[in-house]
Amino acid sequence: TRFLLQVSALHGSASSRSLEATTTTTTAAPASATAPPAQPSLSEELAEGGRVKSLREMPGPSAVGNLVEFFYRDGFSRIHEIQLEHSQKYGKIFKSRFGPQLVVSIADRDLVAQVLRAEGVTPQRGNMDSWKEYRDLRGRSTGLISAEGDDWLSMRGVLRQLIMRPRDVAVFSDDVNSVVVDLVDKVRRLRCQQPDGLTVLNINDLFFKYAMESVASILYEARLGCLEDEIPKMSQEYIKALNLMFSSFKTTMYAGAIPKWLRPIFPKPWEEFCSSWDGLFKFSQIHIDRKLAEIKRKVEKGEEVEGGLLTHLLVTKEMNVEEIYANMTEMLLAGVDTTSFTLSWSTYLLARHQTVQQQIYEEVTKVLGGRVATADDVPQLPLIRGLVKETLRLFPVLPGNGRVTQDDLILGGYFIPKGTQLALCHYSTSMDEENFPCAEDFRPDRWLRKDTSDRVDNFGSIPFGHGIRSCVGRRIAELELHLALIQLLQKFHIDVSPVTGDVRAKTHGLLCPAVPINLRFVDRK
Ligand code: HEM
Repeated sequence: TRFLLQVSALHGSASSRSLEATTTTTTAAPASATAPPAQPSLSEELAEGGRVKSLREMPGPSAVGNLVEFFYRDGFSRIHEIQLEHSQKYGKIFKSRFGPQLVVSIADRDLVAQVLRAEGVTPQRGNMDSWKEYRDLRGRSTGLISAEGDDWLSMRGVLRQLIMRPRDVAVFSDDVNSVVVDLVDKVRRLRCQQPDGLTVLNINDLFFKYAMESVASILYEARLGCLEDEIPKMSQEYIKALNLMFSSFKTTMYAGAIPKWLRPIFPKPWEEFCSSWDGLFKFSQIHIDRKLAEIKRKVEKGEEVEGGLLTHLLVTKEMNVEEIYANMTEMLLAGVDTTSFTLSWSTYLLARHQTVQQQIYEEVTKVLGGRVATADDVPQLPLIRGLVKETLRLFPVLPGNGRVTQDDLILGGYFIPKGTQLALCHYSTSMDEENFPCAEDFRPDRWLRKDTSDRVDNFGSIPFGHGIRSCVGRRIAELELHLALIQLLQKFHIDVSPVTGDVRAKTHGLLCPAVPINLRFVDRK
């Protein structure tokens, strides 16, 4: 989700919560966690004689300190660490200034819960002006990520019905599994190229191709050829546009370094931003138009039209074609790096923790033998689910998220006026010992439920967000992750290559490996 470089703020109501409660709050909490206590209301807080403090009284780093941290000491690649440092220094709620923008950071599970539980009907993450500007310039629609208000609500309503429950996406098991077969083949071909015949260099490069291929097989109902030795030209061009987007984001959007009035003097970042969006939209449009033409041909011949997500959207016309272009473009953008980084971290963690790998392998073998799994098998594999949850706790691809408050509220004793940008510090809460004892340790079994009474809402680790504006692709991502990890474990014993040391995380929009991860894939007997 290179898109999330921009993400930073939010807000929300009870009606919206109930709308998606069944699909978005199903993250199992670790057995050791406790439910966040109900938050006091404004009147309760005042009745208790507690004085509500103003934003002016809130601690936080100085504007100059932030400038030095981010621009001089390259804080952009250490956002997760700065989050931790600042929360340790200033407390669980603190303010920061980035130029004219004031941001209130929340690094406390219960306060995060308070914010997300109070969301209205159309929560807002942050300022998406540049995304909207591009779309207005080219006469394009917004998609779920860039849309706000009623436009967002109606598109979300459509997609929510189609892909937000595990059973909705279970039908894609065969499509995803056929991509996993190609992934396994590719591992075998790549390792042959190394002197030891076992090592795959820079594993994320491979998982990027897997993630793109598998999400596209769902979104476009088409194969792109990313796992072939010769990637088709059109897919290569898409990857180029994605990379351009990634590199130009840092200057244009995230850093906010190029305000609009400076564009005539420094035109390149904005031009690159537009040209990468042109590339991304073009790619989606080609695939969607192709499908549309196929449907029309079938209808003309009087044949039955069958298909998946895209066919459904095109046939039912619940969204117009421009909205379909925009949503497919934004979902593909959101669905590639997120999934590939998570797979890189999962396999790296398995390679570093052989006992855990053995434990999960035994579970897979016991339940499946050598059989290929489908989505229906996943509930019987709690350690595979725990592996993904624990990976995303230790390495939340989105270490922080944002909301713009849509009402005045009291948070942690401070008065937060409507329209304030909040930063939800998910990395800090994931690493908080109070939420996760021995937080540094990799323990997928902490997610096993001992019995149903252990099942509590937990806001300490919410890698897909929570509530009505949470990740719409969560179930698709989980399907791709679970099915790939199961087959990789069935086929290979995964080990760290001697040329890979301790890999740390850095932020480059998302939380990603700071150096290439090289792993050895040894055939299981
Ligand atoms: C490991 C994989 C993924 C992670 C960790 C992840 C995480 C997130 C997070 C944290 C958000 C923001 C939620 C919020 O503001 O509360 C988000 C939004 C979103 N994600 Fe994902 N995501 C992943 C994969 C995907 C995939 C595969 C797709 C598409 C198929 C996708 C599509 C989206 C979209 C469209 C949004 C915006 C939703 C809206 O504003 O209504 N994501 N994701």
